[in-house]
Amino acid sequence: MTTQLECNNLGFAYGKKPIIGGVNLRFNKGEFVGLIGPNGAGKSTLLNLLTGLLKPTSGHVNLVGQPLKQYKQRDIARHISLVPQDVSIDYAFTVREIVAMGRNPHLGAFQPETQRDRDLIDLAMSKTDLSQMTTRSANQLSGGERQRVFIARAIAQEAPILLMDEPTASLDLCHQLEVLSLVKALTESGHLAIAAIHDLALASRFCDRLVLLAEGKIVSQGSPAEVLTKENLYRYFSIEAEIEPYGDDEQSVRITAIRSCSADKSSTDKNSADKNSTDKSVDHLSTNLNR
Ligand SMILES: Nc1ncnc2c1ncn2[C@@H]1O[C@H](COP(=O)(O)OP(=O)(O)OP(=O)(O)O)[C@@H](O)[C@H]1O
Repeated sequence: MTTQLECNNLGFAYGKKPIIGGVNLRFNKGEFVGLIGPNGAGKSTLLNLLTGLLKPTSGHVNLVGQPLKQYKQRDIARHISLVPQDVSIDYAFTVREIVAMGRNPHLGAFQPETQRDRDLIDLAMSKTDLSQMTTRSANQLSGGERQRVFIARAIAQEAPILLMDEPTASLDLCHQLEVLSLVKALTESGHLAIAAIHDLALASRFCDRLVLLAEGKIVSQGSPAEVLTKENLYRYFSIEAEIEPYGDDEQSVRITAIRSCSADKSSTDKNSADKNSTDKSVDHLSTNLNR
């Protein structure tokens, strides 16, 4: 297995607020890895650290064996393409113009597109079902259509590592399946894909490995069946769920959410907070009695 991206003892804080702590991960060629975890767990922050958009406050990231901080931004873009969570567009670029930006890391300043660039742009648009809207202004598209434009840009970029932050969040079911099948096919041809993903059913179906983050730490990782256990779903996602094996490989699971347990958990937390404060009062009392 060839490691393409790794992080060692990675930590990050916004000001004094720690967000990511002590994260050690290796990502290999040909893998499709899902980053899962509740809101605010640190998934986007981790993706931004892996692309060099954020600088770690401790530890480091290696890209194909070299520290990421030694790369120029343009060289990183030849290795890594990012589909961001926010796909809003301020300027009225056409769909084709945005997809063509994927070729920028490969072109010199003012160098015109070659026939190969044009073919790659056309192919990326056709794979993402955008061929009928190449001249449309991207800021007039729906959220899901815009998300596909950014996925097409990443494909045109031809980088061997694809990082995606919620790539299917605004897509209808048909396009969710199409986009994830496309990413899966890319990994089968040797790409590494890492996606932050909220939909656990899709993560289970498409990813080879899941990394579960909570409060900026890895709390579980392995095959979908190893990570998506009833206990983890209760503890980290506050849901009671039924889990059944899915598919032939016994690595995927089907999840049926039964109910939200956040109310139970907050009353458990409150009880333990009450118990703590009772314990503290008892400690306080016994300390006073022992004086
Ligand atoms: N610019 C910022 N300044 C301060 N805190 C931030 C900033 N951006 C994010 N955070 C905090 O960092 C934590 C992790 O955020 P992050 O966006 O990485 O989580 P996430 O797992 O991607 O969440 P979600 O699933 O909701 O997208 C959160 O507590 C968030 O409030």
